[in-house]
Amino acid sequence: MGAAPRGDHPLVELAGVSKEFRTPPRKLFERAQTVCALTDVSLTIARGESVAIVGESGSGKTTLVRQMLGLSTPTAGTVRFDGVEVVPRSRDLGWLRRRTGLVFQDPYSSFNPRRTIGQSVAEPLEGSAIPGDHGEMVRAVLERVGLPHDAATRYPDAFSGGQRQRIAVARAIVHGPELLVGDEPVSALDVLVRARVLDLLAELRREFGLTLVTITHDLGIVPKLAERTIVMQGGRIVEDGLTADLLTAPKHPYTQQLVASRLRLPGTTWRG
Ligand SMILES: Nc1ncnc2c1ncn2[C@@H]1O[C@H](COP(=O)(O)OP(=O)(O)OP(=O)(O)O)[C@@H](O)[C@H]1O
Repeated sequence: MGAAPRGDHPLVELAGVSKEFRTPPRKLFERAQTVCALTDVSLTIARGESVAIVGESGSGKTTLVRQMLGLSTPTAGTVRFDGVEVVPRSRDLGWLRRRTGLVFQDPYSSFNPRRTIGQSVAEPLEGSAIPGDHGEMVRAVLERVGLPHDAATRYPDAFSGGQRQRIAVARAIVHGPELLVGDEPVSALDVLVRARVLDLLAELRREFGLTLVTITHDLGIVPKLAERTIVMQGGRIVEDGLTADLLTAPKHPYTQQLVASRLRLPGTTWRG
């Protein structure tokens, strides 16, 4: 399928990755500013793992996953997917698109209101020129994520927020990726719907051997979501470990603070 070997490599590998953004001056005598969104980040993610990425707003979570998906060029360091270097500007990344999928936060802005659900979900199949009966593949994946049988012919406004996130998941997996990345995929949903979408992700992971990387600001869902958690602060990874250990005995002061602030909220437990 892709240009990459499949073998003993970690599925995702970042080595010394930094990412700076230069923002132009907004006023006449103001200087251009440099924002260090990521500083010297190294990590590996094994095939089949589920990893949560947590940290305050602006800590670099989205920038980190954008590097993994080849959507942004690092200022320094290297990104590899299954052993093959990801070079966003210099190489065709079609192979990486076929092997990855992404679910965004907002179930309302994710879909073109003028395209049927079937058309939207088929986009990755068309984009990656995947052979086969796309209509049949779309119907099968919509059924798998629990949508009614006629969903493909309807438009996004016929569906609730939870149903739209199921559709977003369907679109992210229809082409059979190995890595599924979620950028706050359940944070716009109410608690019960959130739990069902998390269950769906766990089922899909088991069924298809997916590797999951999920950004969340909600520590309460992390135990249900991922056995490993990465904590980011100011563009750096400050803690990376088993979720159970990290939540019960956080080592870094920032993680301790996150865990303590979660525990202070009434009615919350780590069982989520
Ligand atoms: N395209 C860009 N141009 C300039 N600065 C950027 C750009 N993208 C991100 N940044 C800056 O990089 C830093 C990290 O941003 P990033 O979106 O990765 O954080 P985040 O942890 O995902 O935040 P949030 O939880 O709010 O989504 C922030 O200071 C942000 O303002």
